[in-house]
Amino acid sequence: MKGVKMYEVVEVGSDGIIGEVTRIVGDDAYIQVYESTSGIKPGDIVVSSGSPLSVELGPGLLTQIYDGIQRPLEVIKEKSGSIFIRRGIKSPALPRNKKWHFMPNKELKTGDEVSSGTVLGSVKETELIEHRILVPPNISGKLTFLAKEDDYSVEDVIAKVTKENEERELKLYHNWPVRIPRPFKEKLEPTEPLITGLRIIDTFFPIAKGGTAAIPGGFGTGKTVTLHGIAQWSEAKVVIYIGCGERGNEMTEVLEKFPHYKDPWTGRPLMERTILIANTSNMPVAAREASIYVGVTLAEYYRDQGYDVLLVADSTSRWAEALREIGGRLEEMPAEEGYPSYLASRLAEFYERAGRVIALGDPKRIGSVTLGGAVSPPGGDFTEPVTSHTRRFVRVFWALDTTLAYSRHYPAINWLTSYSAYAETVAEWWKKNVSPSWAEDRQKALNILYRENEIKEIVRLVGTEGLSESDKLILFIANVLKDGFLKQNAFDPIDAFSEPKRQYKMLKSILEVYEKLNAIISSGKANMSELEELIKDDISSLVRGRYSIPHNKLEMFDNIIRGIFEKVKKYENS
Ligand SMILES: Nc1ncnc2c1ncn2[C@@H]1O[C@H](COP(=O)(O)OP(=O)(O)OP(=O)(O)O)[C@@H](O)[C@H]1O
Repeated sequence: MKGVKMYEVVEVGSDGIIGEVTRIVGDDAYIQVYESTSGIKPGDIVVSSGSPLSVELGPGLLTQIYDGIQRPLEVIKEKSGSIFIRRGIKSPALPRNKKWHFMPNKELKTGDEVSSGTVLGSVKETELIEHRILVPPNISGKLTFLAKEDDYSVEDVIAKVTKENEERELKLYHNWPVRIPRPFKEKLEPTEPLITGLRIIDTFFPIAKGGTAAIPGGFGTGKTVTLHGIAQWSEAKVVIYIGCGERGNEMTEVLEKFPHYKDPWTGRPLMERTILIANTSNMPVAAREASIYVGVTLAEYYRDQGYDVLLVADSTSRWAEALREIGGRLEEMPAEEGYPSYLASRLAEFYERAGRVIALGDPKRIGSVTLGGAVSPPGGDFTEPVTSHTRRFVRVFWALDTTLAYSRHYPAINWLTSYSAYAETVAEWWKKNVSPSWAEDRQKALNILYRENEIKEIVRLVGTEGLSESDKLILFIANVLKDGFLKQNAFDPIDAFSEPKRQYKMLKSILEVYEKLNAIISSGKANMSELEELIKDDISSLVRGRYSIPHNKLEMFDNIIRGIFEKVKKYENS
């Protein structure tokens, strides 16, 4: 195939099966097709498209369910006339017959100079999202035409830009190659937390807008439930969920559940701010490999419009397996556990596309892409290549723990092995918006959990005999923290989501109990067993508070604490 370039998209055989050039040796091109290869034979014609794998970016993306190469599954199903996708089937990613009400940017007039990212106008894509129509990257010049307010399809020309006598017609959509990151003006420090509503995440191991996180865990430890929770409850404006190589029935669950979820911030259907990309384990591996890039390109596109976008991928291990399979077919030299030697650089390339940025063009917009990937290490072994390389490129690590999951402590995120490099950068936000002592209190609570672990080690070696009263207090409070704060039932209407103020109130209440009891036992006026007996009912109300105290009744936590203080007063005064 003379003249063909790497990653160019081609059509193979009479069915026009889509594929991608993955290797070129002299005149020979190696093609990886996105569909089943059966029936392809020597002599079949291969037609090059002249461009790399690209996605369509424009209104109509939200609410869609795509396969790994941005084919809308609903349309494909209709065209196939069955639940099985016919090979070679093609369909534009964005609906062509739908009209969008375009409002031109009032600040612009013909004759103005425009450049990449200039906002030409907007359309209401869904009730939740105002879709900003931008001058695509790499285009600039004089605006010679801007369409008036009216209804247009994505193929209608809504603007014309002239540069050096060359006129470019702009539509409501444009194409962008998925393997090339979209340009932006400036990268910003990720200082704002992306609130997820999960207490162990937001309070202890926060993720920042524009940050990167991995959630590794063995079989059935809660990766999917946690990612669903984050996708559903996080305050991101747009969510992209990639079901990458998961079992068909798991993906069916996603496809069934998501359309019923409500956006917690507005009560509107969650799909109005969501795009699903489904590529199950029985779909071709090449499309699975592509799905990650397709997803992150869609995310960057909404970031450029000035939105906070969250992309979750379940699971990056299956994506890495696709790389391994493709590498194997190309007879590349395998590295660790058969993965190709470029596994690490591919993972880095993916996670590098996260970030909070100032977008190109006027008016000024700040947007972010936050990336979260599940990792499924075989046997829960975190030293295997995908987990260990991922760890190098992400700044948050939510380590799921099989023992916690077995004891039904959910989310099973282990507080001893997880970490977040954003805890310090987001502290200012918590200080300003929630409490000046957030960072200090967070550390106090973590110290209690760390100390509990040390004490448990000692107990394992020498038993409970020699434990001091203050050690017993630590064990007691650590349990309250675990049962009343860290555990969070994803299926309980109250407990599933905690807003920042509620999280802090719960944490502070537990710490206040700790400090009060600590003062009493340090003075020697009571021992832990007396105190525990005295306040056991109040403590169980405090623990139950996570699902029994409504979101608008936070003062009930104060009432419980007042009750406890009242009971232990006698030890203070005596
Ligand atoms: N936060 C939670 N609250 C309540 N139950 C949970 C929670 N997280 C996980 N579970 C329970 O654990 C089960 C397994 O979770 P999940 O399917 O998310 O695991 P997984 O790690 O994605 O599994 P796999 O390895 O099969 O992909 C769920 O069906 C649910 O019963």
